[in-house]
Amino acid sequence: MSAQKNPTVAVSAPGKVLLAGGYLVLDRQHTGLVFGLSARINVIAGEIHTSEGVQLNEIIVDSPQFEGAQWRYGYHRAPEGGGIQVVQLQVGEELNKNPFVETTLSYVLSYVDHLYATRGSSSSSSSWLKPARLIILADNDYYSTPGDKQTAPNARFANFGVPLASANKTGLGSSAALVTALTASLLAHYLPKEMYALSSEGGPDDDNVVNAMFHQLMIKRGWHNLPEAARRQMDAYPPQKKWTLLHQDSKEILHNLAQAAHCAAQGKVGSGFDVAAAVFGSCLYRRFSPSVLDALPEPGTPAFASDLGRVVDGTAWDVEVSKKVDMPQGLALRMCDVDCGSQTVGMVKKVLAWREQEAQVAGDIWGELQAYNDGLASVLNENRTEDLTMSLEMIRGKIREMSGLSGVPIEPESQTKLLDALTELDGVFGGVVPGAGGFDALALLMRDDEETKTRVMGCLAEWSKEKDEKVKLMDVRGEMEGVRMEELDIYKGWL
Ligand SMILES: Nc1ncnc2c1ncn2[C@@H]1O[C@H](COP(=O)(O)OP(=O)(O)O)[C@@H](O)[C@H]1O
Ligand SMILES: C[C@@](O)(CCOP(=O)(O)OP(=O)(O)O)CC(=O)O
Repeated sequence: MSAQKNPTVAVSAPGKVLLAGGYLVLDRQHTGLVFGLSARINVIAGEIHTSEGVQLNEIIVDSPQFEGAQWRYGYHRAPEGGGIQVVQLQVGEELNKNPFVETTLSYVLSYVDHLYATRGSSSSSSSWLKPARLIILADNDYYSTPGDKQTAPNARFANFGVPLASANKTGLGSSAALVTALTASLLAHYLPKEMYALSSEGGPDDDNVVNAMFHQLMIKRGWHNLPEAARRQMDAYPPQKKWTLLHQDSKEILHNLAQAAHCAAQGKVGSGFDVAAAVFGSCLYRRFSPSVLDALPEPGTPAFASDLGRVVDGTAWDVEVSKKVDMPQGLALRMCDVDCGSQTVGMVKKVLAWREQEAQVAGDIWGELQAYNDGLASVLNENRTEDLTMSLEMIRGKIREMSGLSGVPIEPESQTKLLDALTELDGVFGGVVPGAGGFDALALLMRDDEETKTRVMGCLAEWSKEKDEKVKLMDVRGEMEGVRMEELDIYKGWL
């Protein structure tokens, strides 16, 4: 296995919008209605080819749409099972850090090292880690950098012409999509199909290999303890069905590993709905208990690799992802970017502090809002467009009550007026302030046709002129699919 060439793979993961369940989703008692978005972050992972005799022990990460966006890392195996530590190498005069990239590399490489050590052959376990080059390409809607700086702004991937730190984020969840796509691309690059089933199709040609992999999965899930008849039935599944179950397990591993890396890079444990959307796409999401990640030591410290392996492969993950989420035919979820300069710092902290103080009142609102959010999920699932406007209005009413009582501008007055004006338009069913709310974004549910789009754009243009703030309809729309492998030819000119 050691002489094997690691394949060049490309993976993309979608951005997110939390249509309903902001704040509630932080609590396992409640759920969030999350949509994946058509804006994706792509990562292409390939080997580095050096001239004969030249040895380069580096992982190079490029984000070529931005200026100076290259990060180079050396790596080594830390003593006492501390996993693979990566150390950034200085390229120019300054050390330009990217904590999401660096943390993800150390987490994923340590996880892969643990897998080879426990399941690989003795030759593969020490020699699997080879130099690699990773290229990040983000769909344009993640950033609202002025068009005059961009070269080829109409290309699928624009060249933004500025450093990443000066690009204005539009709040679509770039770090979660990046961590997920990076994690998946590294797993697919370094692990053979016999150890990791990221692709939903195919699987190894040899049925015996699939059977052996499935046997491992049965042990992991405790299915081997099922009554004899049930076990036999599973053993007799056709290879394609076994592969589908292996693929689902691989997605769960990806989710767990990406959540762990994203939390570590962020330095906090949020609800994780953004990583869940990046992996699974649109879903009803119930968060994992934060205690799942409690026992993890720092990368590089003793036993990090085996502890990470135990956490990622373990059964303590109580996250629930239900795919019973749909969009009625002919409708689209669209996003508006509001460029207003108002910042709402610390909104989550303030809302939670108020909730603690006013437990009774807040508890009632949380309960009512959950019921309205569930109502919205049913309206969408059951194609009841006639109830959609009312369902969105009820949610907004409760959110305004929350805003008023907590003193936090979750749906500020300016957004109320804009949402009301948009809801009046023919073809617009309504909208919400997504996620934590505030001044900077709106999500709309509208008919997916040119006439409606023109009316919405007209209304936003008028609003922008009147209020002297820029509001625009983004190209991005809600999409069901989560992480997926991509063909390399869509990245022509960038590789
Ligand atoms: N195209 C990209 N290339 C490299 N890193 C990126 C890219 N987009 C986002 N990131 C990483 O994600 C960080 C932004 O994450 P964060 O502030 O959590 O915003 P978001 O809400 O979009 O996730 C950046 O500082 C960078 O580390
Ligand atoms: C308050 C929240 O429930 C939702 C926040 O959603 P946003 O989409 O507003 O936030 P970012 O993660 O900053 O992009 C916090 C959480 O669930 O972690």
